[in-house]
Amino acid sequence: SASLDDAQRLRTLRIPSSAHFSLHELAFDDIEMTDDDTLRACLRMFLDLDFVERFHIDYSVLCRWLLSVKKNYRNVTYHNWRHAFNVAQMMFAILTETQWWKIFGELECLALIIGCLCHDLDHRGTNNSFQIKASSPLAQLYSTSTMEHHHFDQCLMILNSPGNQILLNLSSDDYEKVVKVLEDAILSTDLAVYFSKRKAFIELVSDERQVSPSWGECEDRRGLLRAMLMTACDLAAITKPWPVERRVAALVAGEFFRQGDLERQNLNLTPIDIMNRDKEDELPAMQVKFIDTICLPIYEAFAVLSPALQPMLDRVKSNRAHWIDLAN
Ligand SMILES: C=CCCOc1ncc(C(=C)O)cc1-c1nc2c(CC)[n+](C3CN(CC)C3)[nH]c2c(=O)[nH]1
Ligand SMILES: [Zn+2]
Repeated sequence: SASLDDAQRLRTLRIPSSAHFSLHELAFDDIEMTDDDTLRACLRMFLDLDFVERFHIDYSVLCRWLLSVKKNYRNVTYHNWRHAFNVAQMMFAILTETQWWKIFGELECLALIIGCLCHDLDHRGTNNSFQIKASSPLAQLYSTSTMEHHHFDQCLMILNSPGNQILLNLSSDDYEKVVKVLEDAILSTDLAVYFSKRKAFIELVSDERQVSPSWGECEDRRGLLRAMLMTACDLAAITKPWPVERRVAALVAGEFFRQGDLERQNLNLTPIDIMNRDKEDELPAMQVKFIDTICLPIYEAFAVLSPALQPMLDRVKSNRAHWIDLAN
């Protein structure tokens, strides 16, 4: 867990407004931000969502918890603290721009924001299939959603570490609820889970066309929407302006190609195309396929549910056009 004087220093910093950090922007870009800025922006999100008051979160414990979460991300090319921070900011922007925070209520919103910040904790820059192929200690612990179970485990470990217990003052009932939503949210970031739930979500969206207040009473619908929200935020770099998407794609490629190298060298296996450095020139075409098969369906559904999210779908389509240009 983070050191006391790091937390002491963070708690004395002034916290600018969400407008100052552009935290409500769907096109948000963290490139100009220092690590201190990202931590202050997280404090701003907790303050603006009224979590500190509502859940009696001790402010220095919140600072220590944020620093511990950030510390438990590794220095890998893509799945690092900045990715987690960007996913949490996207969740904040969507919940507020669509007003869906009213449907979920404070408890589920708290779980979603914590879930985003923690959803890739201790990622090693290799995916589930690598764990299985390498029969890593994690694969021996969890045979399905290997990494996501580990991320959830790490999340709970930090939440229960002395000085980091931001949920300490919740009733045991509320604590149980937050942990259940948290587990579901983090496990939902496994694309396999997304594929298993997507059909039901698209059917629900075509029937309902919008998130009506009645969803506040329907646990199943809220659970499905939370799961899809996690994926939409996890992949949200694809919805950003082209300069951002292009920069992120280079980071993802760097991490994928390193896994491909490990598979070749250590496991004597031929990596899948997106992780195969020898197929780097096919990257644009692979991105188009990724957008068509994985991204468009979910952002189309979200644009139907809320007009506020239409700009995300528009940018996925314009990024697709850029990748098509690069593919020819
Ligand atoms: C092509 C590789 C480098 C660039 O790749 C990217 N760059 C950026 C983003 C983004 C979200 O902005 C996303 C990607 C990106 N991500 C991909 C993922 C994980 C979500 N998968 C899985 C593996 N499974 C297929 C077996 C589906 N295929 C991807 C792909 O082709 N591209
Ligand atoms: Zn992620």
